[in-house]
Amino acid sequence: MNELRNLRTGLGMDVHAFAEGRKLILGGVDIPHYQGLDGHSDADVLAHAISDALLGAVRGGDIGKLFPDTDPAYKDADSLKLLAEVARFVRDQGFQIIDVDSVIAAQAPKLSPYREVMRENLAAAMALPVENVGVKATTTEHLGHEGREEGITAYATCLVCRTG
Ligand SMILES: Nc1ccn([C@@H]2O[C@H](COP(=O)(O)O)[C@@H](O)[C@H]2O)c(=O)n1
Ligand SMILES: C[C@@]1(CO)OP(=O)(O)OP(=O)(O)OC[C@H]1O
Repeated sequence: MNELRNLRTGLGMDVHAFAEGRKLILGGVDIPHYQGLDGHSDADVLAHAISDALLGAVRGGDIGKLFPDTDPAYKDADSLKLLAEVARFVRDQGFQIIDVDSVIAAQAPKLSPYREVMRENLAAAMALPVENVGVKATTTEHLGHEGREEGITAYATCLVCRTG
């Protein structure tokens, strides 16, 4: 029972709007598309959702607390590097990251060709085996802001265990 008490789950979600002239970076992959996501950073909505899941699990606030979007240091920031910092923070708080799963809601482009490289990038950023990182994609059947191709939403969950 005591060991189970050391387990914590985390939930994260993030939304970024599409904008012309921006890159579409998801899970650290630069995906060819006619529009990209707007943001202060590189707007990697998947890396942000996973970062928030991890921070939630250790009650560490959220990504905006660690990396304020008013700080010029994070202008066009590589969100995989921010995720690596979050993973280090989680470990410094005395937790082991066990597993991460995620889903990207995007009407377009087709993301499944990029799934494995996204998993590899994210796993490397968190120093996790790739089998402990899940990435899925879904359309929203043309409903909502994702369905109108106005933006992309990402959701993530994680499981961590207190080690210290
Ligand atoms: N942007 C996306 C959305 C979906 N996929 C893949 O297509 C499958 C079917 O999507 P539905 O929304 O119709 O359920 C989904 O399971 C993904 O494998 C994708 O690659 N990119
Ligand atoms: C990572 C940050 C850094 O400015 O990136 P943004 O592109 O502003 O993305 P958002 O998910 O709106 O907020 C998180 C910010 O901390």
